[in-house]
Amino acid sequence: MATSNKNLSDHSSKNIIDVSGKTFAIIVSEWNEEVTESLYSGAYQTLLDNGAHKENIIRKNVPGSFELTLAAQWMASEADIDAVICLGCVIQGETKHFDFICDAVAHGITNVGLKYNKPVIFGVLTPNNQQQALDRAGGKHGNKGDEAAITAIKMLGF
Ligand SMILES: Nc1c(NC[C@H](O)[C@H](O)[C@H](O)CO)[nH]c(=O)[nH]c1=O
Ligand SMILES: CC(=O)[C@@H](O)COP(=O)(O)O
Repeated sequence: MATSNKNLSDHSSKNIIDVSGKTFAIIVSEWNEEVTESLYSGAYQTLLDNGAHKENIIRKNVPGSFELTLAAQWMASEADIDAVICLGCVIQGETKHFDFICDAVAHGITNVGLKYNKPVIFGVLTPNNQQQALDRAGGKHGNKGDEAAITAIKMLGF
C-alpha cells in the first residue's frame, strides 16, 4: 500500500513560502474527535512553524465530515481568508453510508476550491478502522493534519 512505506508528514521544501501574511480557516469535524483533534493540532502547529500568526488561524467546528463542504464554502467566500483546511475522519461502518459521505465530501470540497479560486484542502481520513485513523493522526504514518497544512502553504506558493 502506498502509505505503508510513506510517512504522510514527509514533504519536500518546494513551494514552501512564509505565510506570515496569510489567513487560514481550519474546519474540524467533531465526529471521531480523538482523531480530528490530533489532525487539528498537527495542522495548527505546522502553520505556526511556517510563519502563520495565531490571530490569522480561524478554527470552526462542524458536526460531521459531511458538513465540511458547506462550512468550507462559508469560509472560502470570505475575502480575507486565503486558504481553507478541512479536517475530518470517516470510519467505515456496516453500511454504504461511508461511501456516500466520502464521495460527497471529496467532490464538495473540490468544487468549493474551484468556485472561489483558492486552496480548499481535503484533510479527511477515510480509514477502515480506528487504528488506521490513529496511525495517520500522529501515529506511525505521520499526521494528515501536517500534510493538509503543508498542502495549503504549497498551493499559496504556486
Ligand atoms: N460516521 C461518520 C460521520 N457521520 C455523520 C455525517 O458526517 C453527517 O454529520 C451526518 O450524516 C448528518 O449530515 N461523520 C464523520 O465525520 N465520520 C464518521 O465516521
Ligand atoms: C461512516 C458512518 O456514517 C458510520 O457511522 C455509519 O456506520 P454504519 O454504516 O454502521 O451505520
